[in-house]
Amino acid sequence: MTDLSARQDYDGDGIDEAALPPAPWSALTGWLADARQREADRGDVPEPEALSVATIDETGQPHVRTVLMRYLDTDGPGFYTNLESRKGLDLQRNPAVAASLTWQSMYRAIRFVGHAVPLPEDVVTGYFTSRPWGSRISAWTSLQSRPVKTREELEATYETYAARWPDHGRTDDVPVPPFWGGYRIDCHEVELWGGRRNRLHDRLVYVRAGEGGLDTEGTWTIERRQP
Ligand SMILES: Cc1cc2nc3c(=O)[nH]c(=O)nc-3n(C[C@H](O)[C@H](O)[C@H](O)COP(=O)(O)O)c2cc1C
Repeated sequence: MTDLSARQDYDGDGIDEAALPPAPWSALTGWLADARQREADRGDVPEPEALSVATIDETGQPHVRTVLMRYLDTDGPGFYTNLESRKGLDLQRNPAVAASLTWQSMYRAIRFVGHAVPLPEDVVTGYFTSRPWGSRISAWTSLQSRPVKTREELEATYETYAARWPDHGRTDDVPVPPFWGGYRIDCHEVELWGGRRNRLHDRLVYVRAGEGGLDTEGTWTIERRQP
């Protein structure tokens, strides 16, 4: 059996419960800013926006994969993807979704639980047109999650789209694929996890108690959960 016994104690600062804001927004954006700053200073938080996203398929089988959190507003964190991918089809049938950001070197993680809501077309277009030309061509190329016989086949398809919509350095060089879009997570829960010594970690969970955004006071209760 592979030896997996190496241990590291998590010597984080934990979470100062008394300093937590009444709604998760400023804690969430503060932690994200900390992660970005740490990556800039020390280079040990690569892709701080890497978001693990779990969905459930029609048989009840969960699927998890990493995407980039490329949307963050008071109505939830979000990401962009192929709407006909595994995750896209799962979310069309069942919007239940869970996601997490993990910043291992900082002994911090944030978990989101909620349901997925499609991002509006203008938001999707705004993001798509900000992407590099090659990524926009790849969005057309990839029938994400479906089988392809060879790498060569994929590259040939890429070349076909590249020839159809050459790079003129403009944001509208490549149209937005009709099968491409984004989702935000309308959160029921937002958990802040802080790793501490002896595995006696801190978990403070914002639980939705009413209507409102991630920044709305009175919408959230805060619950400490056992580690
Ligand atoms: C760091 C990282 C970032 C990624 N970002 C995205 C993304 O923003 N959108 C996306 O659709 N896939 C992204 N992927 C690929 C997904 O992990 C996954 O392979 C793909 O979306 C297909 O997932 P599905 O078949 O479960 O739908 C990323 C992968 C990694 C490792």
